[in-house]
Amino acid sequence: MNLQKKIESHIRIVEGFPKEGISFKDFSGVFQNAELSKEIIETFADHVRGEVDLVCGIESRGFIFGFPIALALNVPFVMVRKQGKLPPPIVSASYELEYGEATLEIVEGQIPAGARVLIHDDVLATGGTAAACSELVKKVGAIPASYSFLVELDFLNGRSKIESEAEVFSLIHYQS
Ligand SMILES: O=P(O)(O)OC[C@H]1O[C@H](OP(=O)(O)OP(=O)(O)O)[C@H](O)[C@@H]1O
Ligand SMILES: Nc1ncnc2[nH]cnc12
Repeated sequence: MNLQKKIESHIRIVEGFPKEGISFKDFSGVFQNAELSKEIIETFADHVRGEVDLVCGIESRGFIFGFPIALALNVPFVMVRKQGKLPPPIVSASYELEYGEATLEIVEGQIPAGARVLIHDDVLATGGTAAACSELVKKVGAIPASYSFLVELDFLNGRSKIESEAEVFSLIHYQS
């Protein structure tokens, strides 16, 4: 079985969660399989090896693979957190979700100017979260060099918000 098929076999689709009209892709089953999780981390890391200086992982599910990808690449990891979780001084950007609205923050000084950054998250949906993270990276003078996601919801066209500036790599795609 190829990697995509193995991942898909660990994803549970729950219609109507967390609210009507949302088709929720629950990939928590992936973490139950250590071998599969390691293969995913290596695949993400191999894809950008030598091309990024730092990994940003977006709270909270973007931390799960984001930090091990950074370790596999031997580069620093930066937590991109929801509003109010990080003490000042911080840098922030606001955005809209598939189901809500929020603000992302990083600790000032953790992303050096000029750094080539991998922005990693679990899901690319409308692209608002990834675009806000890209704003943060640019605000501090760094470069959004690449994006990676476990799951991309193609029908929400989030890719169009970010792909003009860097490559977008997603392991699994859904059409609905
Ligand atoms: O492309 P977008 O429409 O912006 O949506 C994608 C974001 O939505 C989810 O975050 P959520 O706020 O549910 O956070 P969680 O990771 O803490 O569950 C997901 O983890 C992505 O970060
Ligand atoms: N449809 C979805 N399934 C799982 N996680 C998500 N994050 C944003 N949209 C999602």
